[in-house]
Amino acid sequence: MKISKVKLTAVGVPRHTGFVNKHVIVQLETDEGAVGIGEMSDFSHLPRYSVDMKDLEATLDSILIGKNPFDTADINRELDLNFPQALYYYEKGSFIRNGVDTALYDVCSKFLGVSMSDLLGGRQREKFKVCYPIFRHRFLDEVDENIEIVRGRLEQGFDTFRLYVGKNVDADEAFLDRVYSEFGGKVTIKSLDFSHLLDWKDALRATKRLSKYHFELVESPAFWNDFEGLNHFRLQCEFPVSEHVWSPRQQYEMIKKDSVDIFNIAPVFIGGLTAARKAAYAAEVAGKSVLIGTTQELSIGTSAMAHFGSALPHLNYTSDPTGPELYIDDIVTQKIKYENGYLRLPDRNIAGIGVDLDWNKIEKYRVPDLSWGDVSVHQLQDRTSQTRG
Ligand SMILES: O=C(O)C(=O)C[C@@H](O)[C@H](O)C(=O)O
Ligand SMILES: [Mg+2]
Ligand SMILES: [Mg+2]
Repeated sequence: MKISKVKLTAVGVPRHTGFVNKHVIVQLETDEGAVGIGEMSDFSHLPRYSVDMKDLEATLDSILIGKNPFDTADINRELDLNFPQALYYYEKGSFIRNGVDTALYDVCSKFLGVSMSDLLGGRQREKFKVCYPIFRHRFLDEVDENIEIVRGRLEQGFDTFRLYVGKNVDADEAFLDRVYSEFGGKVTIKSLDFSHLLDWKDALRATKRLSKYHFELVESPAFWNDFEGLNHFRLQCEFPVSEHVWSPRQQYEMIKKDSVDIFNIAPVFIGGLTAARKAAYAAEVAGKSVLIGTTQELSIGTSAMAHFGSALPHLNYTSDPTGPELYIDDIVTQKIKYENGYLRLPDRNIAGIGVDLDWNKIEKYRVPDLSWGDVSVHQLQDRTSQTRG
């Protein structure tokens, strides 16, 4: 089988917060007629440059046309040369590699007539626990609306949440106080996520202040790539520490400096399922746990993570993929399913990734390019359309 054409389609899908995220749908056509789909998820992250879609499609055509999609190792090597690893969380080259790599696994598993998970180590589980994100408070009066989100999501079966913290610790504290006084043991706070906003000492002070409330772990409590800072925090904090993995070199440094207890692995940030599996193996060798992170993908990207997570032996903490619940709509005929706060894998009898494109929805949300419009840094950091200064 050989790849015959790469097709890219950009879509802009709003979240319930009003923030519009731009994603790129990948189609890999082959000479056998099978078509693989993937998702270059959420380009709407800093830094504010954008990728030219026509140029990207031509570049991927030149790399991929004529290649056998089963040659995932060789294709990933070529993609790395063209969209190199970077010591940066939101490196757009990683999103690009991820969309293509996912489509490789989809077209190969479709060609073989098996579920994608069969090419990713099989299934240890048909579902895994996820948590719903509560985005960062900047003002005390945002607590009410976030408590309302918890109330509504709890009714839908999501009983676990993660809280972005660090901009207004008074509001963080007020929110946690309200959660435990109103919902008691019915709600679990999985993590405080500092998103690399504070240095490790400030994050430690805030964590100690908030530790009178129960939570399970702390994420990103140091500046970008501050491997020593993460280790200092970790040795002085009673809670497990997680950090996103955005490159093999970064993960190597975190292993060498014993920076974390948990690697947060999302294919979008490490550049694909192939790279994510390597990161998961490295974590296993280092005796660390993993959880599956997210950039808040649509159903294609989320389904790929469900297949990826189904085989991991050390998936010891609640994971994060809830994108299809955050967007007002999706671009597939049947959204990936959640059940009582668990992300469910597609039926194993379905070949491939397990979701299909809905071209009516794609046309509805199609955008001509990945240009930015007039979003502010605050909106980009806290994923909201709020314009309060
Ligand atoms: O755990 C995180 O950090 C995130 O989820 C980052 C978010 O910004 C995510 O990428 C999003 O778009 O909500
Ligand atoms: Mg995080
Ligand atoms: Mg994102």
